[in-house]
Amino acid sequence: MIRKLVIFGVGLIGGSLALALRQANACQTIVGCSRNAEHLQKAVDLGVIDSFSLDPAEAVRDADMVLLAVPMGAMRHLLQQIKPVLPADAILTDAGSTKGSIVAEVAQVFGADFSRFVPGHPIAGREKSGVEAAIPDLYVNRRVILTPQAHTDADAIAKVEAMWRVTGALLEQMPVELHDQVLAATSHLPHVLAFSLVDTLLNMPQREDILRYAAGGFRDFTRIASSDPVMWRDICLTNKAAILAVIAAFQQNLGEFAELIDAQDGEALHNRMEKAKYARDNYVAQFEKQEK
Ligand SMILES: NC(=O)C1=CN([C@@H]2O[C@H](COP(=O)(O)OP(=O)(O)OC[C@H]3O[C@@H](n4cnc5c(N)ncnc54)[C@H](O)[C@@H]3O)[C@@H](O)[C@H]2O)C=CC1
Ligand SMILES: O=C(O)C(=O)Cc1ccc(O)cc1
Repeated sequence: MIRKLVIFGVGLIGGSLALALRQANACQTIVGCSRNAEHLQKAVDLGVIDSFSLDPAEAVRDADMVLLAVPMGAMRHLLQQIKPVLPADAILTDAGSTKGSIVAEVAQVFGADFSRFVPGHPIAGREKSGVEAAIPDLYVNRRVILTPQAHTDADAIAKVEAMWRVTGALLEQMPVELHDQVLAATSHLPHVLAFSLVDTLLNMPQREDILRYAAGGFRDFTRIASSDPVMWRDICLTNKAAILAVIAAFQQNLGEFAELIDAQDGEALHNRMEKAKYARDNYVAQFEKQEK
């Protein structure tokens, strides 16, 4: 049982965790903290948090668990505000989409041997943001990856794992670098591509006709281009090397598709598409098995 959980950034991710914990009675008090009193009051009205404070020092007093669920670019400033007031026995964790930058920022602000920080990332979400989008079952059967370091306190890891387990999530651990490479490929690249595709079409002279006659495939492919631009800007900026590496691989592959089309090489095109379809069908079948 968590005594007092403080959530910095009560949006989709922080709000959904709060709802799941409240539903399971796994937390005595949940306090929200950010800069926007209106959003926080809404979170209270929706029954997501018990109370809120705009003052980080007041919020974290007596806390035993503190979760950072703000855009990646806002993490450092928050860490600096929390540092002087975090109770010595409290656990600090986060839900950010990239792990290398927050791990480096915690080391800079709290010291390289700070053992009470457990980096985390729920691989669950949607293109909608804000507390209104929060739902209690967002994490059911979804992976939560923790990327602890050698010096991370085992007891702190166990408590963060227990917190996420209450939500129905499946816990895994992974090295920071591997996390950022894997997520660059499976999550960050697709989002960049969706934003880039819509941006490309917007710059075409026939854009109105293009959008008017777009079919379901366009809608499926670009759903994630409706995601929050602040969040995705920050993910791109904080996972630069890994994202650039997968963009380069993708550019190479797209160039090969262009060459095959130019050369009218139907057989090679078909082979590549068949291989990709097989892999994608298998992925979806696995995913659907997990859902059951
Ligand atoms: N949306 C998604 O599908 C997923 C997001 N994440 C990560 O979780 C974190 C939160 O994302 P969401 O909940 O989707 O965002 P959100 O926009 O729904 O919520 C973010 C919250 O942070 C607050 N906030 C923004 N800037 C702030 C600042 N400078 N200081 C204090 N509070 C601030 C906002 O008021 C809002 O309550 C991000 O780091 C994101 O990368 C992780 C997994 C999935
Ligand atoms: O909207 C979707 O399908 C997503 O892919 C959500 C998502 C966004 C960011 C993450 O770090 C993890 C999951």
